[in-house]
Amino acid sequence: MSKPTQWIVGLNAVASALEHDAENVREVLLEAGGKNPRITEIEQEARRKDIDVRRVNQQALDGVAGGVRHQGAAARYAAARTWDEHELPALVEAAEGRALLLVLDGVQDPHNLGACLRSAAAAGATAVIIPKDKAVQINATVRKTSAGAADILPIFSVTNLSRSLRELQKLGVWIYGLAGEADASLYAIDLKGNVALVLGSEGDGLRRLTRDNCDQLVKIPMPGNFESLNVSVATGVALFEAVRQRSA
Ligand SMILES: C[S@@+](CC[C@H](N)C(=O)[O-])C[C@H]1O[C@@H](n2cnc3c(N)ncnc32)[C@H](O)[C@@H]1O
Repeated sequence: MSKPTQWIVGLNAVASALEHDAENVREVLLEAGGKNPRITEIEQEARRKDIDVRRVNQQALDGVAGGVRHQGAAARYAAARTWDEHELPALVEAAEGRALLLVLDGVQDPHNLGACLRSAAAAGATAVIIPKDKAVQINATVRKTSAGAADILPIFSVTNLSRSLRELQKLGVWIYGLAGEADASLYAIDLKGNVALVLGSEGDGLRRLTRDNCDQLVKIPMPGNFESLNVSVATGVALFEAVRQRSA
């Protein structure tokens, strides 16, 4: 049976799908007369990989993009693999004591989630965990904002986040909750081993149960004494502190 397909849109998302997962790209639509040189590059790459590519008018692209800004490029993509919670332990074990997990406790804004996924992919994160309820899921806007990261990262949408955190602890993962009011600084902790970085939602931050299941709460010091960072910015800072420590 052939896999279900969906449209992914945007220059980065289409280029990334062609680069990382061309065998799941079924066809590419590009804007006729589009002047952006990246459109020509995408066209050449698709042809090189023997993928059906067509030049179409803007209305045709608007039609498949469903309101998401497409920048003159769309690809029909066989939906990325979905991950089952039971596969998480094997991924942690395969990381041999250096798993780096990003846990997002109820992010609402698809642009924020996409930006977090982009940072997670760039940081070489092992996996991303999000709750199934009361949180944005992977949709077209998330895919586009993630610049293709949503299609290459293992993403687990779990029914009970607190239970997942406890299971990670049993696997030897140290759970750090990011909270602006914490006493400990992110820069004072050891992020070299199996680590999960847990970030809260835009409005409410970390839920109480999630906090309770963290081994430690840490803050990103803000000399500007401002209320908080955007969740995707905090995600980037935290992930790349782990990357820095691991490459030192
Ligand atoms: C926009 S903030 C949420 C602010 C929310 N009003 C609160 O009380 O937490 C979203 C998430 O980003 C992370 N975050 C933002 N600024 C941070 C900081 N200075 N230190 C640690 N985490 C931070 C936290 O995980 C937070 O839950």
